[in-house]
Amino acid sequence: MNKPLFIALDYDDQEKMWLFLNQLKDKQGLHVKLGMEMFYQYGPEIVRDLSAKGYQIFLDLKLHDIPNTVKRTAHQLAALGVYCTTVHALGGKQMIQAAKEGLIEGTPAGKPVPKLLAVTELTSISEEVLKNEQHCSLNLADEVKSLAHQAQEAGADGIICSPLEVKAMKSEFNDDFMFVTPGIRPKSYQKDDQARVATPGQARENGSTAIVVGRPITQAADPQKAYEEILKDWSKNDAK
Ligand SMILES: O=c1ccn([C@@H]2O[C@H](COP(=O)(O)O)[C@@H](O)[C@H]2O)c(=O)[nH]1
Repeated sequence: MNKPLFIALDYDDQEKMWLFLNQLKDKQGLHVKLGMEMFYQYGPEIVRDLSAKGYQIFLDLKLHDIPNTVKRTAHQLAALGVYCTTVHALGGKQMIQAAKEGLIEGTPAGKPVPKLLAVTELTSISEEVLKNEQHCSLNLADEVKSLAHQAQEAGADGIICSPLEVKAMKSEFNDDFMFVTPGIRPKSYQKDDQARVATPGQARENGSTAIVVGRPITQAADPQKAYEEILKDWSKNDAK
């Protein structure tokens, strides 16, 4: 698989989501991210509908609870056949391990186990917020790295972080450990509520495994054009 670009389908209504998807070319195998907003409204059915149409799904529910609850929830999610899903790394190693066990136990025989990604520090968190509101004694880069190691030790397949942190820590992890990075903003696009951003090209150069892009595509006047431009910057130099 080429390095994926997940389009974040952050809509309040599935009609809008389908309208958006139907105007894109080359829909087969497209990578999409479904988050809490859609899942809490439409439930597992929306995942099955997208899956039946051939979309590769990143189900981003950011589980964060006691290990038993997370394990049982992950067990349920595994049956949906998504490509990957998320927990918060701050839930601790025992919780991440429990999520992994739930995914393995809940995956139907012969199907791939969904990849488990641990969210380190949300890309909306700045150095100031980390220090003054989360009262963290580490700087952002070190905190993300520490959470990444913790996640790997607990059995996660990868992490969510900003593209800005990837370069400095990538060499400390196995080649197949995934660095999935939201906080993607094309040059001259506004940051919105994101604090730690980079362009698709910078994410590629820094070593991101996959990128997640929402508003710069979904809110664009011409979503197909925006998608193609972002994809071009992200996949430059990829073997054809
Ligand atoms: O640290 C994180 C974790 C998840 N996200 C999600 O990615 C998309 C980004 O959307 P944009 O519109 O491109 O900002 C969104 O669904 C977030 O929930 C993140 O941004 N940061």
